[in-house]
Amino acid sequence: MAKETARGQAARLVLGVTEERRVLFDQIAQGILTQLAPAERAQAQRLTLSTLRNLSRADSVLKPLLRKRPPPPVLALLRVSVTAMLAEGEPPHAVVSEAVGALRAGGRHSEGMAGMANAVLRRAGETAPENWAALPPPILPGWLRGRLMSAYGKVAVIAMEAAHAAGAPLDLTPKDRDAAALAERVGGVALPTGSVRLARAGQISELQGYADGDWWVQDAAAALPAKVLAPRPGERVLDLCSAPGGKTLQLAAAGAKVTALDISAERMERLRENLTRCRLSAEAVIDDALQWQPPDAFDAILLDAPCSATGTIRRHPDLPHVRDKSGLNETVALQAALLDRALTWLRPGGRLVFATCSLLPEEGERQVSAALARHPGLRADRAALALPGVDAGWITAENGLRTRPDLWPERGGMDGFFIAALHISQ
Ligand SMILES: C[S@@+](CC[C@H](N)C(=O)[O-])C[C@H]1O[C@@H](n2cnc3c(N)ncnc32)[C@H](O)[C@@H]1O
Repeated sequence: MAKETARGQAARLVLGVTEERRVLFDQIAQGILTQLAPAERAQAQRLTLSTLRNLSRADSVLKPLLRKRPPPPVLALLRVSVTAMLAEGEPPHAVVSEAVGALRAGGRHSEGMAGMANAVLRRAGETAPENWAALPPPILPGWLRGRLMSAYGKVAVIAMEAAHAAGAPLDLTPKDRDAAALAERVGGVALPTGSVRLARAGQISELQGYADGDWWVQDAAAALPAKVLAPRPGERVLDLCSAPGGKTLQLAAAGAKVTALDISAERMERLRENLTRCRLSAEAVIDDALQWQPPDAFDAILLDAPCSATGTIRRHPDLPHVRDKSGLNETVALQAALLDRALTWLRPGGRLVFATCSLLPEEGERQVSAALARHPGLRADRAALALPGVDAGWITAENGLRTRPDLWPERGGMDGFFIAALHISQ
């Protein structure tokens, strides 16, 4: 049997996404990369993400060179090989000979495929860097593109697609909120909203302060909901839909008495590990929020509701391939049910921050407008959104904070989120 390689496994992962519509995280969690050494595992993951972010570019290079579409596993290997050469700068000779060797080892008809791959990849490898760079980035699937066009317009959607293809830098949230000091320690840049950004990730656990729990990985936009909630020391705060716990860590670090609830035992295990590493504490509850009842009312609730996750495509380029609009109505209904239920757990005068990592208005702007219409005692607190580093243009007519991947283009973008601060009457 041929030795497993990073590129070979990347091709299997890409095939799983494009043909079987399997989420990348699930494929990796099921152990597909375990036969590789750690460095090769990292290379396979990087190459898989890069291939998915450049899929239509690789296809534009391959199409004129192919007489007919090869079988899916062969196409996946060609796409990965083209991306390795043209996007990742891997040496063409090594990429071509490995792909040819892998196909030759593949049994019946393999000789023909190997010959075809040899010819096609040699030619593909000669693509001039400026021609590769000039190819347009992949466009979003029609159901999502149409919705985003209606919400934000064509120019913004094209900018979002460029941001998706560019990927995401690594953002850290400092436990002591001293972004300037942490930026200096890890060689990053302090962002105006208080996160620290590193252009290249490398091995996260090797960064200074990881073992001591001085920071955690969290996109700059994902760090905003807890800042909008602005918990005070000693306040009773519920982090609803909390796992794996980035926002729980922020709330606990601010000195709040946090209850963190999530339905997923597996994800809550990661929340516990994060709390332990960062030497922070919170009461962890595994339960269905639609069944659970708290013993006492809360001063404040952060509801980071389950959603389409369309704001995170920069990090999860598999999403447009594995998800469609089926289930969206149910998710929107679940968000409304969670919001209505959570409001009954607030003390009079208490506050709730509603957040989703979605670009879709039905999971953000429209969800909150509908909640305000259902609950006469509820009002949106626009002032709570005016945080340091937040551009006034991100605050919407619906009194929400709307972030998008195409914001901060010169800094490397941010995830798409919608955040609203809601106050219940006394
Ligand atoms: C957007 S994620 C939360 C991310 C988390 N707040 C963080 O910052 O790390 C949404 C979470 O909602 C949880 N969830 C979905 N349905 C739920 C329910 N009925 N009750 C409680 N949690 C639920 C999922 O398990 C998932 O962890």
